[in-house]
Amino acid sequence: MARYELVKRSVALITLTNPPVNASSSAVRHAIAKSMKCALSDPEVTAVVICGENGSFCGGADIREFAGPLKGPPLVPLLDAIEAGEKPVVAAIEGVALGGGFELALVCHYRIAHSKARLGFPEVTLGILPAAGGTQRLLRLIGIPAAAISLKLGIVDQVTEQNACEVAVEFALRAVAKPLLSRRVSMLTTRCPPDLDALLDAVTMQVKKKAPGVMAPLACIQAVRAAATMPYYKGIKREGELMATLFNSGQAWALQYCFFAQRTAGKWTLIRSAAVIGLGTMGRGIAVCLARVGISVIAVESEKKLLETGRQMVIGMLERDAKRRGVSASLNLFKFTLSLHDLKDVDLVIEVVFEDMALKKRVFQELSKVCRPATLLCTNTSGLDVDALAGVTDRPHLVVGMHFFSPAHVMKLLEVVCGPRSSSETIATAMSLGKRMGKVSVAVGNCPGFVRNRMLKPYIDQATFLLEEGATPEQIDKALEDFGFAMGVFRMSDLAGLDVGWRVRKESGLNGSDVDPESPPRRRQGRRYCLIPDMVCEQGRFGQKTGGGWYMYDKRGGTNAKPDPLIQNLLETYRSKYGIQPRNISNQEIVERCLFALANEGFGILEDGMAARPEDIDVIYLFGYGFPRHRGGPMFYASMVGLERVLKRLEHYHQAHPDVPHLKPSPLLKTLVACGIPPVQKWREHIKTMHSHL
Ligand SMILES: CCCCCCCC/C=C\C=C\CC(=O)SCCNC(=O)CCNC(=O)[C@H](O)C(C)(C)COP(=O)(O)OP(=O)(O)OC[C@H]1O[C@@H](n2cnc3c(N)ncnc32)[C@H](O)[C@@H]1OP(=O)(O)O
Repeated sequence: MARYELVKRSVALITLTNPPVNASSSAVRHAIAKSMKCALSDPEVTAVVICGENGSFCGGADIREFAGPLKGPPLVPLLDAIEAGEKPVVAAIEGVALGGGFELALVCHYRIAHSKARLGFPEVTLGILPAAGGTQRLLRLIGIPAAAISLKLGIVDQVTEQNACEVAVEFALRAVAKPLLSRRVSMLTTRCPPDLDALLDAVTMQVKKKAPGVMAPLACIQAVRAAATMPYYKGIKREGELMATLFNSGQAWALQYCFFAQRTAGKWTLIRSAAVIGLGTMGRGIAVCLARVGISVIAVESEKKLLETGRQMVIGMLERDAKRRGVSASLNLFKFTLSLHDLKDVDLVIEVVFEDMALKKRVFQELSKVCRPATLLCTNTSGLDVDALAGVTDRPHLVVGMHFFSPAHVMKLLEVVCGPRSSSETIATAMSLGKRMGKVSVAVGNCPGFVRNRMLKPYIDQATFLLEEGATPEQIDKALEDFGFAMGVFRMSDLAGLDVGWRVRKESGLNGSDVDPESPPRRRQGRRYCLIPDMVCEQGRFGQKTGGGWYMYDKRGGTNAKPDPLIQNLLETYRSKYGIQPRNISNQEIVERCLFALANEGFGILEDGMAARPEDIDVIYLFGYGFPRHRGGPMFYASMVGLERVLKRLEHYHQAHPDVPHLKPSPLLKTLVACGIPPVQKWREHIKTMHSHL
């Protein structure tokens, strides 16, 4: 876990060895303590260098150990002892020095960093804070406020392009004769601005606005205040108290769960050339994603004018993207064409034509004829049957869905839709291409709406039913935003555009000329149906893009949502037409009905085998719908609320609304409650027996 050796006769070199990122597990801490004892007691040793194996100094505490009882030497006394030692200790930082790894570097008397090293405290993203003196030492080293690069701030003593460990050993030999007192960061006084209180109050306000309800950033501000106003020994005690509160909080569990869920979902592991058919908004975004990672792209359109518009838009996007990233635009990777025959040699095709099954089938039939037999054929459909498309090709095993979300070059989520005939290699290739493009790729089954959109339906339905019953869009949005969503359901729908759902509802016979004239009011296809979204669309209100939707906006494309008296009137007229007596609806009911209906559909999806594990669903919602990360995703949230309570509340709401099948508790939810409510990571064991499509 740490190698100890003597180099240059008098320098003790301690190398942390805990792949993949040399996290400070209990065994690593134990090995550091033992090695330091050796180095400090050996008269031959005049200085110590600490480095990490395989180009990584230390990725911080070993997060995998947080779930169990804390073992091994505690970090604070270990780090204090290194700083207090009488021999100079130099940190040789390559790769990352994060969290506890950065804290280890801060107790060293000198820090040598490679120019590409990354130093920082990402603990806040795990729901905790640096609690081994990190907040107290960093502030003493750089003062408040501080915002500049490490060398200017004085965090590191030398930046090098060479091997940081070799440079550090030479540095250590020169440091032997120098006094150590001023090198002990905990002994320094924090430099503070005169208006410290006002500054911290302003930062607190900003944090509360940006991350409402999230505890860790606020605790960090309190730790900063302690570093500024207290001596080190008191400051570190305060840091520890703050950590104790955070460490055992549901938010920390949720955020740590998200860290691993994100990596678990991405565990899928060659595409040099690709084609994108259709250069609308989605097609252009997908083409940019491919080119960004060095894949040559043939972009196809059906008409000269559309091709030229697409070409100009793609070039503009590429140039802006390259400028932002400080690289040159990869225009040479593109070829624009009107002919599918140009695709004969590509490795993979992504079809992004209009959402029309007949049109897509024609494209897939044509691709089958022109592309070489090994070319993967992918569709970006957001809901059509991937297997029906596979069925018209000569290679159904090479057909897979790659469902990007708009705007495709920005949104992180990619649903890889596995048809029943998609081969494992095809799925793995699509997953790995997603990862290469920087997407969080999740394999999902081939069912209407796949996972994200299938779950969104009951969530949105509940919101519109609540409108019928007496709530307003702003009240529902406020309740969901207080829960942690950046945008409530109606603001989000206005942003996405209301016309898409309207078209889907028409195509499914839920409104328009296909509706059975015998349907009772507010019922379609045997279940409750809210007509309000269709009425909003009938007025040409499609959301932000038309300057009005559930809210009004100052202009087309405006983002400043204001409550609209027109919507208020529409709701009142609707309720009186259908004899609905509006009632006061609590925020609790809003959150429960929307969120429990969402999670309930998630249980259904697991049961149907359309998602392999609850983590996948949570990751889809974290990256595809802005689910508040500190809540862990809809499935984890349900587990935190308690499955028994979720079940009871769903039963209660279903009893009150028997014509809403989405509120009927899913059999899997009942099974999990009946078998003792296992933790979310174990649900999969109870799903195994069911039929998986993945
Ligand atoms: C009652 C009061 C109790 C108080 C108790 C206090 C006890 C705790 C004491 C001290 C606490 C200190 C705080 C910390 O140090 S918390 C950890 C802070 N560090 C981080 O947050 C870093 C997290 N990791 C990353 O950001 C990235 O992984 C990075 C290191 C930048 C590498 O990124 P990348 O190259 O993209 O690779 P991956 O993210 O895919 O990671 C590769 C694999 O490494 C695993 N990993 C990464 N970091 C850790 C870690 N800190 N611990 C354990 N494992 C880690 C990651 O899971 C990947 O594994 P795999 O591929 O097998 O899934």
